[in-house]
Order: sequence, then C-alpha cells, then structure tokens
Amino acid sequence: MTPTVAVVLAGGTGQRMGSTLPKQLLEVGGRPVLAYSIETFDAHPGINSILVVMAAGHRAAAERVAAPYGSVRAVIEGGATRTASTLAALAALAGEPDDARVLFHDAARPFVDPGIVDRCLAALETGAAVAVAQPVSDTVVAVGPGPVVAAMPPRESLRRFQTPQGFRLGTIRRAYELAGADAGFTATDDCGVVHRYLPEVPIQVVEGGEHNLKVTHPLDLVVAEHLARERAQS
Ligand SMILES: Nc1ccn([C@@H]2O[C@H](COP(=O)(O)OP(=O)(O)OP(=O)(O)O)[C@@H](O)[C@H]2O)c(=O)n1
Ligand SMILES: C[C@](O)(CO)[C@H](O)COP(=O)(O)O
Repeated sequence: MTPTVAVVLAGGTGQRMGSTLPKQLLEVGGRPVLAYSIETFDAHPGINSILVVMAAGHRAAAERVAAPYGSVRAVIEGGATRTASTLAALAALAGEPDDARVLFHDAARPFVDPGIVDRCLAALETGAAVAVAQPVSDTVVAVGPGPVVAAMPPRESLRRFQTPQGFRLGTIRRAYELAGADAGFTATDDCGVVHRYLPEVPIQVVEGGEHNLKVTHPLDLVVAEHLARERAQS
C-alpha cells in the first residue's frame, strides 16, 4: 500500500503573535492549537502516519500534545525557517518511497477539516502536487518600488493559499534538491518550491475554507476561540 503521511509543521516561534510560548502551544477552547490538526489527521482514514516538526526547545511539550494520537510516528525538531523545517521532515521521511503521498500542514491552521484532506488526497490520485486555496475578498495590488501601486491583477484570478499542500514525495524531494543548489533560494511555502524549480509539474488547486485560518496575529486567537467552541459543540 502506498503510504500517506501528514507533516504538521510547528517549528515556528510566532514572532507576529508576540507571546512567550510559540502560538501552536497556546490554548484555544482549552486545548493547544497544535492538538486540533493532529486530531483531524489522526482520525482521517486516508492518513497512515503523522510527523510533527516542533520548534527547538519545545519538543517535549509537543510530545505531550501528540501522545494521545496513535498515528503520530515521531516528533522531530524543525529549523530556523519554514523551509528548514520542511527539509527536516523530508530527511525524517528518507525511508519512504517516492510515490508516497505527503501533506504539509501548518500547525498554525488548527481547523483543517476532513473534507479539505479528502480533496487533497483525491487530487494526488491524478497529480503530483496540490494546493488548498480560497478566493480573495479584497482588491489585491502589487506595490513598489516606493509606496506606489505597480499592478492590479484581476481579482477573479487570485487565490490565497492555505495548507495542507500535498505532493508525491519524489516530486517535493526533487524540488528541494534543485532549490538546495540555488544560492538565492527562499520560500514561504512548499508549492512555491515546486512551482519555481519544477515548473512543468501542474499544481492542482482545491477548495479550502474560511475556518482554515492561520493563527498569525493576536486578533486571530479571538476567531480561533470562537471556532474551537463551535467545533466542541458539533
Ligand atoms: N522555522 C519554522 C517556521 C514556521 N514553521 C511553521 O510554519 C507554519 C506557518 O508559519 P507562521 O504562521 O509564519 O508561523 P511562525 O513562523 O511561528 O510565525 P511568525 O512568522 O510570526 O514568527 C507554522 O505552523 C509554523 O510553526 C515551521 O515549521 N518552522
Ligand atoms: C504556507 C502558507 O500558510 C500559505 O498561506 C503561508 O505561505 C505561510 O506563510 P508564513 O509567512 O510562514 O506565515
């Protein structure tokens, strides 16, 4: 059977949140943010195992959060950037075959739901890369150089990426290998690495959800608290 691994990326320190504890360990609805996505992947019949990538110095705390979930294969330490944390996960998955499916998910997005996971896994039946995205509701512009509008892309064509971002393991391995040979490489997500270094690989886009928000700033915790209460009642 082809394995399917969910990688929960929790290696960040939450600078924009400004709390002493990394935001993935802050509680919403009485449980750590990190617990929610682990719970969803653990309950999903299409996921065989979960790899948690935690911020340095907080691994023991993440192990405590992960302990109740039988699908968690390991909690490893991440790197200084999201990219370095993805690379740590790829190293930990070195024994998995190239056709394995891997979903990279931000621990900072606690309310990923089974339907989103279903859509990612369905897309990986026919493709090698999938992104979860939502339409934009603002008019989005490119600014600069200087505080001047440089471009106004048509809103209908724009989407906001969420996570998971899913790949056949061989594809994401190859993209990061090529990126590793590029001195100017930086990325804020994993699909961006495939798009840049393997432009011939189509990245399918599937629907996300407004509830699949990323807890980034203190105000996001207010929304997350509300969503956690809704989830507890459902
Ligand atoms: N070195 C890093 C940085 C980020 N992430 C993870 O990538 C996801 C998205 O990142 P972001 O929201 O930017 O989290 P932080 O890096 O923690 O936040 P900030 O940028 O405000 O410091 C988060 O789940 C975060 O834990 C990671 O695994 N390793
Ligand atoms: C991967 C991501 O969540 C997609 O929206 C986003 O790019 C993460 O960016 P961040 O700078 O790490 O918050």
